[in-house]
Amino acid sequence: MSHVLEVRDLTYSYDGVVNAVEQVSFDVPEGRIVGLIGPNGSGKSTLIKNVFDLLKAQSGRITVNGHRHTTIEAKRDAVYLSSNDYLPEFLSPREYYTMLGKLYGVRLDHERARAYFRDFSMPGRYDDLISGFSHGMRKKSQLVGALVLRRPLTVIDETLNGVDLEAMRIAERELRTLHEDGRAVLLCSHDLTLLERLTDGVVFLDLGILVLDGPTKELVRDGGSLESIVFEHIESEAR
Ligand SMILES: Nc1ncnc2c1ncn2[C@@H]1O[C@H](COP(=O)(O)OP(=O)(O)OP(=O)(O)O)[C@@H](O)[C@H]1O
Repeated sequence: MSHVLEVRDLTYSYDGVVNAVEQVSFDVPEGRIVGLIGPNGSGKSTLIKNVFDLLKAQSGRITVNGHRHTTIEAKRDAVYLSSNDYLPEFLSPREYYTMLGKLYGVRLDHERARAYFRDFSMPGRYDDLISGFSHGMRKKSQLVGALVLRRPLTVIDETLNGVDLEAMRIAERELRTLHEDGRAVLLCSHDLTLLERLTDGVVFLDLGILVLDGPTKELVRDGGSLESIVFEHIESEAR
């Protein structure tokens, strides 16, 4: 099985003194959803920003579909849903997705995107300016962008926080279709029950260090739940 994302010995420090991410290695294989978990400040967003070349690691190696993460090929194969809800205010979703399609060099399927807007209870908003969208609507618009782009790698940094239950159910269903299509997803979330349902594997960071990397089913079978695994680690003396 090939790895869509490979992270090897990644170390990143904001100030050159304390490492926010230290010697982290893990893979996201094709057709797999991997959860990225860890307490606040454990380095999850820092790691993701390094994957997307938004921060320059001091050492380590990252590849996307075999391409160094700094190359145009790697950037074309991956889409990043950030934890904030920043979107171009004075574009409509149609215009925004057209722009994304041009950036990625793919023909954007607007019919599919419009169908997602209906599914996500936003019918009739496809040509409205994003400036008038609520927080949850922006989150859903970000997600629709990733679902229509269908890149080999989708990285989601807490993007699903703030969407309503119905949208969450649909998001879950659609993320499953991504991985059924053989695409890889790295899903960073504090919703551990969602990750238990949806992920094939889990990567657990604490204080910038990888403390656990394994198949979700086995971790849950042995540890009871992801929640108990996290608490056990945080309360352990080894920390
Ligand atoms: N721009 C920055 N400048 C300096 N330090 C930063 C910056 N961003 C994050 N850090 C520090 O890096 C460490 C890791 O932060 P990061 O945001 O990666 O954690 P996280 O696991 O994503 O947290 P959360 O769950 O709260 O989103 C923390 O100690 C944080 O204070």
